[in-house]
Amino acid sequence: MMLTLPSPARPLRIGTRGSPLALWQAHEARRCLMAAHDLPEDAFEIVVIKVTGDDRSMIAADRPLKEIGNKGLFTREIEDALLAGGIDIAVHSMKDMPTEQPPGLLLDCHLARADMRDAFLSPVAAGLEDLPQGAVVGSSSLRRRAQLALRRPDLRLVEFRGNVQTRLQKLENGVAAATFLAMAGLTRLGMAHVARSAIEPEVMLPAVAQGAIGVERRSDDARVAALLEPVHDIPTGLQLAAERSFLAALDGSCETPIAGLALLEGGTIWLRGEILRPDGSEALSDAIRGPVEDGAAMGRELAARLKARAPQGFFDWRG
Ligand SMILES: NCc1[nH]cc(CCC(=O)O)c1CC(=O)O
Repeated sequence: MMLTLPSPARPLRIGTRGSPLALWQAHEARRCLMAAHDLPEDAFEIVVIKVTGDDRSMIAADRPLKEIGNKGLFTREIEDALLAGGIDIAVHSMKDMPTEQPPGLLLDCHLARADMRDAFLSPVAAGLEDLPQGAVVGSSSLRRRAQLALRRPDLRLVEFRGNVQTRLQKLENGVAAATFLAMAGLTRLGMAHVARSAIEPEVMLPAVAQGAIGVERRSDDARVAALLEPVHDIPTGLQLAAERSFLAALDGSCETPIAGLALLEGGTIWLRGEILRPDGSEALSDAIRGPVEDGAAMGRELAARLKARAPQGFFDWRG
């Protein structure tokens, strides 16, 4: 098939949210596509789509996100624009993406994954282990809150949201002694230096797909499929297949206390998973190794093993 490339006269429209991180990621997808097809910048148009989750007037800043919307809060409007043909592709943080896409859409193109670790931010401590007894920690991530409560039951957790600047200001003002963000997001915003340290997966297993960017398209758009093919990073795709199948088998999302990380070791995938009670009173974790092409089956198997060990009521956080 002859591939009709986008041009300044007929640019490929890239849909994204308007946050600084989302915009950076949309520009990164454009850079990858420009390089892969030797195209100028104006062969692509970045289309900012305002989504419900971005509208501060609709969301009280102190309300946990998990109470506000269901899965896909930040992505549904972008997917609607993609389905309606207003944009040609949509760029997302894979961590925020539901494990299943709406009929008619595919999310099988992944840019090379960045640092998947969580970052530790604090004016008073160099790492989690240095935090004084009883310190206040800010986070709105159910996973991070549960992992912290499990490891440091003495800490006091408070809701913490907003952009990086808002959070740093809160730390500065003493609202909390520490908070956590994804290393990938900080690095992309040129702010890796505000992290006091990166937390190793052995200490806090990251969210499924953390640090990975996905490019979504219409399933029937063969031209866009061909355009995206050279920018897909195969190792990232293999990691995400394992991690997202683990999350899907647990009926999880980015708003559930579940962590998972797949690493490639030669021809093998090493998949680790953790599920927690939201209050951190209990956690179950396990790991599995298998051939790289078996990621999806391994994710399901790891989920089944953890489910089999889970006591009655362990999954009560599932609404
Ligand atoms: N849910 C918010 C979100 N979605 C993706 C990232 C960071 C970038 C990434 O993980 O790819 C973040 C912020 C954070 O957790 O610090």
